[in-house]
Amino acid sequence: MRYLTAGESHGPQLTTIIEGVPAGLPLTAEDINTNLARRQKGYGRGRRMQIEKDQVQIAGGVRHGKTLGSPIALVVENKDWKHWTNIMGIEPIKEEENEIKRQISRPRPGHADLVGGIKYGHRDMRNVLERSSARETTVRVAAGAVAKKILSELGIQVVGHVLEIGGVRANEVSYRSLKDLMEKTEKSEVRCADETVEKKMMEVIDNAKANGDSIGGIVEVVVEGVPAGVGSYVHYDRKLDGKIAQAIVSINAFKGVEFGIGFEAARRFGSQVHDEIVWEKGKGYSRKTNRLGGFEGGMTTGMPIVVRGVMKPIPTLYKPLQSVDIETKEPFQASIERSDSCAVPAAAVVAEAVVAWEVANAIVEQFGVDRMDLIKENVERVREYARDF
Ligand SMILES: Cc1cc2nc3c(=O)[nH]c(=O)nc-3n(C[C@H](O)[C@H](O)[C@H](O)COP(=O)(O)O)c2cc1C
Ligand SMILES: C=C(O[C@@H]1CC(C(=O)O)=C[C@@H](OP(=O)(O)O)[C@H]1O)C(=O)O
Repeated sequence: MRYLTAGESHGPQLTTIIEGVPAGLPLTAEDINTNLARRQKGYGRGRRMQIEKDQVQIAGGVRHGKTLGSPIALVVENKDWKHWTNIMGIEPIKEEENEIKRQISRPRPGHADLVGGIKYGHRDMRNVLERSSARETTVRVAAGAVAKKILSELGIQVVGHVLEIGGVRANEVSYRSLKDLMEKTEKSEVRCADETVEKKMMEVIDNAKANGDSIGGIVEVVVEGVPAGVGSYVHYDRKLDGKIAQAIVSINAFKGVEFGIGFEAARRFGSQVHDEIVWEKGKGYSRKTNRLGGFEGGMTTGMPIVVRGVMKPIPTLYKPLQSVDIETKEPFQASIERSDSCAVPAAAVVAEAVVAWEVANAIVEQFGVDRMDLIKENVERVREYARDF
């Protein structure tokens, strides 16, 4: 499967076309909208989220609630567009009107403005920020919602949640099951399962905001029910952990990724890292621990996939950092209209979506048929085989 996205942050709409989704998958706008709404929530967001109410229009590939096997086209309208029709017009403009189009010549440190401007020759850096904006993650979540539907048909669940904000860390065993994790994070304003740290996380965000600053954190995605052997060790670009790592770091503002105990593995002996193998009649193989986060040799082990990503603080700050006006070459102190102070809770939903996409894609590729019912049969057969291997 593959998908492309198009659309600017303050343009008329965001679009994705998803190709290769098997036929016969139950899919409704509601399945996608619930995920879009989850992405919009979360403490620390700016005023833009009060303007938008993301709703998908399915514009192709689905009939009577089931996928057809043809490309799926999804569209999400930008409600803010009506305030930007002048600045974001599609038609060419007359030279004398140029001034009212509010050129951006002051790049923000940490955002894509300056480098994107140099790369594409955009002296009006609005041409960069419109597309580098994380508004685009809306349709990545829409594509991820389709992936999640495929996974749920196969008994595979995916949940993204917040582990840390600004140094305040959740207790990692604060949930009993994936269902419990999902319910707890849905109730939490910061999408964190540990109620004891929720208020502290909100305080950290409040403080950052009060100081005109921003704050980042760590999100975790857990996937349960994936059969052993998804992905492959035979070639670098078929390793599923590698694909997931790329997907996580592709999220705006994400700077690092780890699986299981991750970077902590550098400080432990092998006997305290590798997960011992056990076998039980009827259940098959499992591991006593899951420190490697569900991967060996680029393949799933059958244990839960546990992957984390670190999000840097939002670059647009009310407290200005030094930068240079590209027209005058003079230093300036930036002033801004609006921004998120913290988007880690929203990013947990984006991370969930991109991980779901990679896992679903690997499964569809591996159990490669065009029909959902046959994929289900194939996955079941492989699960059975693995149990008694
Ligand atoms: C959900 C979400 C919301 C974001 N909101 C903002 C924002 O309001 N202001 C901002 O400057 N950056 C925001 N960012 C981060 C920027 O999009 C990101 O830093 C920028 O695209 C540059 O990419 P890089 O940080 O990966 O280098 C957000 C990121 C995510 C995932
Ligand atoms: C619009 C979204 O996030 C935006 C991501 C973003 C950025 O620079 O990444 C900047 C802000 O845009 P604006 O300047 O219009 O407020 C965020 O609101 C969204 O998540 O849907």
